[in-house]
Amino acid sequence: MASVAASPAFSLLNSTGAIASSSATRARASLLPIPSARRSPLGFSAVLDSHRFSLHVASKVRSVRGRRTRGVVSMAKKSVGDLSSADLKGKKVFVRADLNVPLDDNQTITDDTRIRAAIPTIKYLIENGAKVILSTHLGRPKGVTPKFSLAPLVPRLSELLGIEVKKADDCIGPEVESLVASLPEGGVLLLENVRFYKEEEKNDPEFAKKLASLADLYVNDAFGTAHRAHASTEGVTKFLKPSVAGFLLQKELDYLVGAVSNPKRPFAAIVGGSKVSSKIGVIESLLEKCDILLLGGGMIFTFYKAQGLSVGSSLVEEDKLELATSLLAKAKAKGVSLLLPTDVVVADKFAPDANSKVVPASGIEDGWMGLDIGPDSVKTFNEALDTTQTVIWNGPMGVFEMEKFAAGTEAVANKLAELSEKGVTTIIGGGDSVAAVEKVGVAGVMSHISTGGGASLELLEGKVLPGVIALDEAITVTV
Ligand SMILES: Nc1ncnc2c1ncn2[C@@H]1O[C@H](COP(=O)(O)OP(=O)(O)O)[C@@H](O)[C@H]1O
Ligand SMILES: O=C(OP(=O)(O)O)[C@H](O)COP(=O)(O)O
Repeated sequence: MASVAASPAFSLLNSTGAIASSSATRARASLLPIPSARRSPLGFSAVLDSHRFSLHVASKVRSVRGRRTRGVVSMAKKSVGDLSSADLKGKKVFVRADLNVPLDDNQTITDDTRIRAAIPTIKYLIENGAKVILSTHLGRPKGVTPKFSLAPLVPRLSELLGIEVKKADDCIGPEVESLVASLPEGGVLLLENVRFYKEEEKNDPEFAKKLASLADLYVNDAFGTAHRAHASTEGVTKFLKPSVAGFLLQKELDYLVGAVSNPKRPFAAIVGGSKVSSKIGVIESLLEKCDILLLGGGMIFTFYKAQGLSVGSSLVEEDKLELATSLLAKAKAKGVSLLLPTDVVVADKFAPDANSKVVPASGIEDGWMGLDIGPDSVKTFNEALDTTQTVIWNGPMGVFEMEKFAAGTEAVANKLAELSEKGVTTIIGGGDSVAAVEKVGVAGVMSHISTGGGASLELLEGKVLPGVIALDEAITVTV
């Protein structure tokens, strides 16, 4: 089997479309790999997903090969790992990261995960002699707001990179231009909060052009903001070539698109959270891919009610009862084993000091509300999870913020940690599930923990992320 790269920058996929897994190749590996092979009208098997377009792939491949091609074809996004020292040395590189970290009242960073996650891309660039112009947003400021200044990030960035990071007081304009002009090879300049300009969120082309004018090429590593079509995530790509993905963005896509679309089976999805309405897209999308679907959280009461059970004063979305019934039917039709909790922890009020007890799913009395899954459900879920090779989890099993109702969520976190240590691929899909695994202290053992809540949800729903789609493509043909 020969591999033909259609552009100098190429991605490595095996014949099933899965990413090659050695560490050396992973650094250069495909961003948008993986899903099931489909037969294209042009007579070859194209690896496609929602980020790709079959005919577009086909025509490019045909023009490259100059003849009809058989085999696996994939189009992926170009990666920063595809850029060599020759491409980077002395070049000004605009890096959009998501350094939107939580700060306390003293402007101290309370969780530096997103800063640490951005380091590999920045290090790669500085080690290859690039001049890094680093950009991010922080919070949702309306205009220039001192409490959203990026100044508190500078010491931590400098410490993690082992160099003194400079900071500009603006993100465009003459002062920034002169700081960029004096930036040495291997230096890093942090621009001020890009959302201090309303033009950022409006994706204003003139603003994007000004940002782009600072640099020679663009790297997007801001996974957490990749679902936003903003000037620094999308608009800027129209003015800077190449525009490539950073290592974090690549890893997020490897897991949330790659491993989910072409999982080691059996593949289980665990979906929880408050409302079924906010998870419809995820459930529908995962039903197409998974073998086992475990449901928990506040959404289960809509399913219970749809099946004729009493739910007391539990959270129910009356207008989603039919939807719940249709999702159950869809799972059955697809042969997906959908498990609803068989028992729940109920409380007499929504409060940490509520009276609580465990009841069967069919035993919720008036005046009581379900706030967690019960011990029998945990046992059944654990038995189902023991059969799996890949697990993705999005959304807590109960109101885990209150100790009395945290057991179900913590049990799932512990089970996934145990499975991960046995070699099962475990993916934590952003949002509150990340907070839960961190609370339990098992974050370090999971295969992947997403750094983006909204972005991971959109990816799991099968949506295209504007910050990803805008990046340059690399094509690989395996014949
Ligand atoms: N049974 C329940 N009743 C009410 N709220 C619940 C219940 N189970 C979980 N929740 C709440 O759901 C919230 C998380 O929901 P959601 O935002 O949809 O999930 P995620 O942030 O993981 O995407 C948590 O704050 C949790 O307290
Ligand atoms: O924190 C973020 O998203 P998340 O809360 O969905 O993980 C990102 O930095 C995006 O921020 P935004 O939702 O203000 O665009």
